[in-house]
Amino acid sequence: MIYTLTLNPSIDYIVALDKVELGALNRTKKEAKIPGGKGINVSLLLRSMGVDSIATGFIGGFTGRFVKDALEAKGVKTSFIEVDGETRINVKMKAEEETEINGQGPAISADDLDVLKGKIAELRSGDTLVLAGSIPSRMDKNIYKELIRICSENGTEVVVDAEGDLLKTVLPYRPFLIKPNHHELGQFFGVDIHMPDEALPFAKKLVELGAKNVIVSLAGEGAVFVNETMALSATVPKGEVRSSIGAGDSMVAGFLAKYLETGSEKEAFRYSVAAGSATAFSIGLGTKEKTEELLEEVEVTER
Ligand SMILES: Nc1ncnc2c1ncn2[C@@H]1O[C@H](COP(=O)(O)OP(=O)(O)OP(=O)(O)O)[C@@H](O)[C@H]1O
Ligand SMILES: O=P(O)(O)OC[C@@]1(O)O[C@H](CO)[C@@H](O)[C@@H]1O
Repeated sequence: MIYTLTLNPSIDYIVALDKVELGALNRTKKEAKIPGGKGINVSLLLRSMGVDSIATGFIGGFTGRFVKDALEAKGVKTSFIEVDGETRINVKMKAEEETEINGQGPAISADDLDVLKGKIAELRSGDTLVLAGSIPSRMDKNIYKELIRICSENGTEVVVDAEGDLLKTVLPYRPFLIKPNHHELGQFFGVDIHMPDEALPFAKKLVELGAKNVIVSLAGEGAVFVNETMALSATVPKGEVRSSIGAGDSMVAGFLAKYLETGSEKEAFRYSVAAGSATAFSIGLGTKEKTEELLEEVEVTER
């Protein structure tokens, strides 16, 4: 079974406006409230691709109930830990530019964390845990490392989609997949990366440091994939980017869904890029249908 962990879920409150005027009353043209958080997005996308997963993490209050109910209504199984306080609301403003204001989320007690560690300790060989999203500011920064250590003991594969410092701590535990974007890869190595050719040597270094499979996304410039036996680059489909929120999560879900089906990293990488663009070209998350429409436009080359 695939488990997705979102330490700090959200309601994503998406508002569309022609223009945002700071210091004035702005009114929305369109709005939507959807369950959010990176692991949760991976679960939603996996479901749309016909793959079951269990979404876990911490939820609280009426906002937390909304997240749980909305996921279950879409057929995603959940196993959340209920905490005091309320799940955050993240505001996503789409005007001339995309602006995001992410909340802090509730405090998580040491007892809540122990419950989470207990759940992760029950996973087994054959299970996959997706660790995605930031660690809440008030939480121990070593939590991912601790969870991945537990997984390495029980034989669970781990996928990590997290920023620089977090990545550093998990690489020695040989994660199955990591997916930094080019900014995160650049920050990790202290360099500027703009194009796939510049990303390839650094993606290879991440494999040397322990990652089994690495995808680096470079937004509209393409993506690269590296593991111990192959290096690939991909073009991305052309289209109008309507909202890139969740595009990275879609790549993780797309890779896992296709890899489970075919066992081919190359096919999985291609599908992953199409899934990322399907979301980038949609308001909200993309769908399986949109992903498959775009698949033909993704050209994968061996490097
Ligand atoms: N301009 C674009 N044209 C086509 N596809 C795009 C574009 N921008 C993003 N995408 C798709 O989304 C994927 C992920 O984009 P990006 O590199 O911005 O990842 P990310 O920063 O992890 O995303 P996010 O944090 O917004 O979820 C790309 O690999 C591509 O498939
Ligand atoms: O604050 P974090 O955990 O870094 O990111 C959370 C978030 O911005 O990421 C998702 C898109 O990837 C959204 O659904 C959600 O609001």
